[in-house]
Amino acid sequence: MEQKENSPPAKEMAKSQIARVKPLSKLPTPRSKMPVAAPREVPQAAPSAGPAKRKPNTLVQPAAKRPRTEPPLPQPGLRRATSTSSLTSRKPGARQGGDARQPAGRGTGSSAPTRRPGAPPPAPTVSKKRPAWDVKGRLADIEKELKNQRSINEGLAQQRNAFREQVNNISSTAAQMEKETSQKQELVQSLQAKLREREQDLEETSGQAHRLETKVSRLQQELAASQQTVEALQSQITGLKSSIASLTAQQASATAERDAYKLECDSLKQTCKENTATIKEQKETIEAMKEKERAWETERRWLHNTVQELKGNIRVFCRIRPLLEEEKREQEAISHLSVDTETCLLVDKLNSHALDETSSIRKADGDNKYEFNFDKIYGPWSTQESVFNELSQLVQSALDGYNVCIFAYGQTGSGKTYTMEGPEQPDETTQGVIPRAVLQIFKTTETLRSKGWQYGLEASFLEIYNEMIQDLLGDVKDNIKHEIRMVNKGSHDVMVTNLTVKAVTSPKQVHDLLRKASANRAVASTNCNERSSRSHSVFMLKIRGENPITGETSHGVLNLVDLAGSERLKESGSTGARLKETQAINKSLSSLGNVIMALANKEKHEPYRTSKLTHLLQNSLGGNSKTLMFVNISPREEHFGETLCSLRFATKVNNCNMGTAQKRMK
Ligand SMILES: Nc1ncnc2c1ncn2[C@@H]1O[C@H](COP(=O)(O)OP(=O)(O)OP(=O)(O)O)[C@@H](O)[C@H]1O
Repeated sequence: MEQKENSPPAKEMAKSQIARVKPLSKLPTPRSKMPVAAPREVPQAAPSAGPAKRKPNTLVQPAAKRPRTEPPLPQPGLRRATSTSSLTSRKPGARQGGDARQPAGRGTGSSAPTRRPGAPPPAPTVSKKRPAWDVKGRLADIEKELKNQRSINEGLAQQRNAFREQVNNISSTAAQMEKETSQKQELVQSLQAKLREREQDLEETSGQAHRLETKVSRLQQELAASQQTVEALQSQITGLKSSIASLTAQQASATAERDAYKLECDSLKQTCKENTATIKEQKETIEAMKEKERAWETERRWLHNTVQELKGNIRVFCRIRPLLEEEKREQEAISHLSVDTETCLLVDKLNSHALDETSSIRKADGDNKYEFNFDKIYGPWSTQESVFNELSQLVQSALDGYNVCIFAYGQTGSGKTYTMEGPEQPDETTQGVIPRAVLQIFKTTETLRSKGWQYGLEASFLEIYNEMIQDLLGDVKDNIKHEIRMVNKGSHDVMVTNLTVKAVTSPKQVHDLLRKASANRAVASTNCNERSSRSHSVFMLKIRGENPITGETSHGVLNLVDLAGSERLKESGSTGARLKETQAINKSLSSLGNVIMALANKEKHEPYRTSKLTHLLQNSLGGNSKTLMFVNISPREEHFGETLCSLRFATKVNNCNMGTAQKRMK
């Protein structure tokens, strides 16, 4: 940088040197262009003597224009004289007399003034024209002239030498200056190179500076963003600090709470320890009680069965349905039937139109009233629940391992289906025996589970129509033939071939099966009510119980039967399908009566196989079973005859002693 700053003066100096040297370079070389002595003064006769006007010391004169150093030519007059004077000798330094043109004080020869080296020679004195004859004088003039010339020559030689020396000095100065100039130029070039380098450096630096500026700008943006982040983080930190403070407070409170809990926990542990001991004792007590309970359960079963036996293995409940709304228009009240006690029904003859006078029914209050006694009489006001409560003990018997058969007998429209299943759209209040029995069975199996009993239930539902079995849980369109077979030879257990048997684990499943059976019945007949009146439907529930603790097992069957209408059908008036139906119903119902009579009379052979119904119920009507018959009574006076018939049939059944039921236990 220092050099750079100093360079302009160096440049200037070099320039000035070059300027000074240049004119010298135009000078003629010392040898060929040697400065000549100032031209001598020529006589006036020589008008072309230009050099006489020139300054004697002018050195800087272009060589081409400089006069040659040869002596000036003599004037034409002189030339001739010279040529002649050359023949005459003249004494050197002899004074030319009579030369008027010679300056005053200026003498010839030694009288000539001394000149400093390089000074112009003294102007020649012009001698006075001599006459031609004065050869001697002319020679003296010539010699004088020659001497002058020689003196001039010497001065010129000195001048030339001085010039040469000066030229040499100048040349050496010029060479020196050229050398310096060259050095300076080199220096300049080097400085220029350096300058270019610096410029490049500057460019690079400015590029870097630009990049740095961009970077700085970006960094500033990042810094701004970072500052924002920092601010946000600081606000978060502030929030967190307050959270930490709150948490610390919570922790302190939690620690205090934990200490309190710890104390409580220790106390609880102690209590727990004591309780564990108590629980152990209680467990032992419970086990002992369970053991007792199991023994009581066995005892309960025995007692329950004893009670049932005392009540009779075949029981008859009579139920009188209420008058329907539409029936009330024709019959205001039920006046011909009256429930005397809960087991006694009185039928008033006066209001009857078809009283059989030959009936063996005992008349009450004289001749007009008949008295019927059954295990239970349910009047029109009785609810489904009250009816079921009485027979639920039989359902319990089925769980205890007995075969139970509950069937509804009565004329068409007397309320059999209502009693067994409920109305068409049943609810919890109106549902009939079958759904209630199922519910009880599931509830009881659940209770008995704690006593070690495990139960498996299998349901099937069939219909006997025209002495043909129809599977109500299968596909009625399949038209599969079903037969009743003995399970084992010699046993009373029967089974139906190709019958759908569904394992059920919940009341809902059973309800679904009942719905399916109802739908299948609808498909099987165009007139469902008529079909139900003329067919027997049998719901069978096989109940298998096992108690691994006591090793007891039980196999019970609950048969719930809705019989076909029992009205006396006149075969004589019937033809075709109707006749066939009538014959089938009569056959099965009379067969049922006959079997019951045979059992009551303890006959050796019971005519089970005379109908599909008795054959199917074989194992539920014998001594190994408990049977309950509902005799359903219509409240209509016009049905008095059929009512009396039903009551007579029920009385026969009720009077049967079917022996002692045997529990099927292993
Ligand atoms: N205890 C009762 N309370 C109210 N309504 C009843 C009662 N018993 C029967 N009914 C009604 O009486 C009508 C006939 O009853 P249900 O169909 O049960 O007679 P059924 O004997 O089964 O006839 P079918 O032999 O034709 O099947 C039905 O509308 C039924 O709802």
